Amino acid sequence: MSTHNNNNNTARVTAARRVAIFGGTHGNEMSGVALVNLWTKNGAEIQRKGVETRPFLANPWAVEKCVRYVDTDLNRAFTPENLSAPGGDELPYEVQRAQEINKIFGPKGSQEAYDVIFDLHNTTSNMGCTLILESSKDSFSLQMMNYIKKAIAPASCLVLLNEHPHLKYSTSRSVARHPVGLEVGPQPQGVLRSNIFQAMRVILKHALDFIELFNEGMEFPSCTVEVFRVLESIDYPRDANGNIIAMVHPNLQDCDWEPLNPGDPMFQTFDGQTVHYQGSSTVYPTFINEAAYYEKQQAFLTTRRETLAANAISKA
Ligand SMILES: CC(=O)N[C@@H](CC(=O)O)C(=O)O
Ligand SMILES: [Zn+2]
Repeated sequence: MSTHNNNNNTARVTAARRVAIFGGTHGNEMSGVALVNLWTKNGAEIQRKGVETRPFLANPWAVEKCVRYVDTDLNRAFTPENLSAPGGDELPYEVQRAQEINKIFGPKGSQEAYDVIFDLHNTTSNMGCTLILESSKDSFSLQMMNYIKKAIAPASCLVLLNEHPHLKYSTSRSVARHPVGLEVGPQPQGVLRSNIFQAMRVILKHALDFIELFNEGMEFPSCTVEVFRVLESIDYPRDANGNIIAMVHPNLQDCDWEPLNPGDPMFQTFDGQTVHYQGSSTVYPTFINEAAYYEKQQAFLTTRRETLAANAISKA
């Protein structure tokens, strides 16, 4: 007879004693900037027993100018090449900043790195609350996300998994042992909306509660988590000069996470023609019409719905 002893599958995970909350990785995404400024003045709300939680403004010059970045996108800058590049003051501002962040919270990939970095972002897309996971093997983050989803129900919080071989990028949070992105929208760049600010604040509360419980020895049994796995980046239709010739179709606009089927309307050209989705199966689009992605040649991302199994975890 095969016995199913869950204890054999329990992952032993070290306590999360050092936690950082990054706002302003992008200087025009205002909820994270406002929350980090608030918590820097008074950290009572983010303190938990047995945890040191550090609020941190990741890109202060971009925040000051209220732009996404000054020289280059900080949330793409944490590559091994950048982190070891000589050049000091000559380097692009965000590369210098990535090196500083890596010194304070890393080094990336080492045992001395921070346990968790929450990286707070806003999107102009109608994505609601979205947690961004960087590895399907990260049981600790998966368990945290499962806890958050249950804690905020019936409100919803979806999980975007990006471990795509080409579309994954080197984020600020990737310095930590457990990187957790939090993307909340819709909110225009440079604007604060109270509902979006509040939604982000509530997610952080539950995330920190989870860490406290875990550190105190609570065991979390194996579970499953629904995630949306990044599949493909879809660009706007363009002319020979690279100029956009169509917009997101009204049927798709604001319909993040809703199924997009082969043949469904996707873009509308300026002269009123419809461009249809040509994929071979149903996908779940997200980051639809995100303002910051025009420069990245991305109108939206497609994802596939998956159910991931998370190991039981307990404190090592
Ligand atoms: C709109 C935006 O900035 N989104 C983030 C997503 C992430 O943090 O992974 C980015 O592109 O860096
Ligand atoms: Zn961002």
